[in-house]
Amino acid sequence: MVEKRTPLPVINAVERVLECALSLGTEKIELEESFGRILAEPIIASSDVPSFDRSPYDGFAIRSVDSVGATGDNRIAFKVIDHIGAGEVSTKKLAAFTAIRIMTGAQLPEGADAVVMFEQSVETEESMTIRKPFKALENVSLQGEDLRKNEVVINSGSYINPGTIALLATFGYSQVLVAKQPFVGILSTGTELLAVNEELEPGKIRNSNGPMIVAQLKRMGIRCKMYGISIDQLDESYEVVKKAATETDCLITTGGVSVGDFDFLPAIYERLGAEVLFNKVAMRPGSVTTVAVANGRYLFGLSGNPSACFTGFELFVRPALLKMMSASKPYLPHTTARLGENFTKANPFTRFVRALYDGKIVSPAGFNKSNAVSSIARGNALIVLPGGTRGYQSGDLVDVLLLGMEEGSDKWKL
Ligand SMILES: Nc1nc2c(c(=O)[nH]1)N[C@H]1C(S)=C(S)[C@@H](COP(=O)(O)OP(=O)(O)OC[C@H]3O[C@@H](n4cnc5c(N)ncnc54)[C@H](O)[C@@H]3O)O[C@H]1N2
Ligand code: MOO
Ligand SMILES: [Mg+2]
Repeated sequence: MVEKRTPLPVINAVERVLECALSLGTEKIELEESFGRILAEPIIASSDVPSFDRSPYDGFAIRSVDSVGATGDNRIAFKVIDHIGAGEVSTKKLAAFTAIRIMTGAQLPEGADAVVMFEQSVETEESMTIRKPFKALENVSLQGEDLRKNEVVINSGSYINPGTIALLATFGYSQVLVAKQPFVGILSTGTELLAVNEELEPGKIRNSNGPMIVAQLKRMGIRCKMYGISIDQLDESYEVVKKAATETDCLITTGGVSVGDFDFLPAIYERLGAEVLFNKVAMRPGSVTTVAVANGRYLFGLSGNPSACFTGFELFVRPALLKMMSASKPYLPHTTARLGENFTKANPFTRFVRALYDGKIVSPAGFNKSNAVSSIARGNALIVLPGGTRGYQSGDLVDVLLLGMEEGSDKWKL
């Protein structure tokens, strides 16, 4: 008799997986290597930014009091007593009706509290004149206006984006404490599978899931080892899975998780003594997605069907790996959008439809069965359609999960 499996709602399944995330600890790396990693310490401002009052324009530093009463008919003249560029500090102090020629980024000279842009002045040989009064601090970039010393600027657990790199550099972090990354193994199971460079034979297909997952990991910046293809044979598959599971922090297998005569992953988990978190999720595709834990390590049994495999990775593997790195935003980023066409096929399970999102409208990306490869390539998002008895109409507001974005969300929010 075929085994009866109880489907778990997607949200519960995701949470169940994340609860089991083992932390991998931290490591110090060079700043240049840190893009895309997860910060394992807060960034604290070690100085004000900017750390001195400076000129935001090319022009003249003046004392604002000297500009009182300036008009087009009553231009006020300033004697130019020095000339500084960014990086230079004037040794002169401004006296009444003197100015210092100053370039963008240069520290404001002593006594100065306003900057006249070149465009606001008329120059003569030794002086310049202005036709309007300047307020105190007009055209001045103030010390600490961006960030204050000792402020927590970015929290631990944040994704290091190019802006984070700029901040780290600003505060002199030549090395950064980041979360260690999981080392992931990938094993494609299936007697029907051929390597990419092999010729098609009757009944066989090329292994597309393996390379796809390598790429899904790559876009998270995570390294992996390919364990190749394993035929559907219990003892043989068991040995490969066992070896791979001990060599990696997390093993992803594809195929062999359903109830077929040659679906051996359930038996392999049993032999390994792994705890199966679930083996059925109330979702389509990917309902047979199975997640187990052995010796604190994840065993992701993704479905062999390409769209189910892809979706299983994005919904379960991705957040789990991010959680292992204590990322504060492990979930896929999401939004809502109007459905671009009718989706009339009702399903009791939550549907994740590979889709194209253009910022406003989201439409299914073509052939959308669990075994589809084409719509994975054509899509950049997943439409989330809650299960039920009705279909969806063009114009309906739907939830959308965004794919391929660098930064995630702190909420599952569906
Ligand atoms: N009696 C039932 N049959 C099936 C059920 C069910 O509930 N009862 N579930 C169906 C669903 S839903 C799915 S999804 C599949 C899942 O099957 P498996 O995860 O066991 O995967 P396989 O049987 O090994 O393969 C399924 C399909 O995917 C192709 N495949 C496998 N690996 C790859 C790969 N690396 N690259 C490309 N394509 C791959 C494989 O050839 C099969 O066509 O089970 C349903 N059956
Ligand atoms: O698990 Mo299957 O992908 O629902 O089609
Ligand atoms: Mg199967």
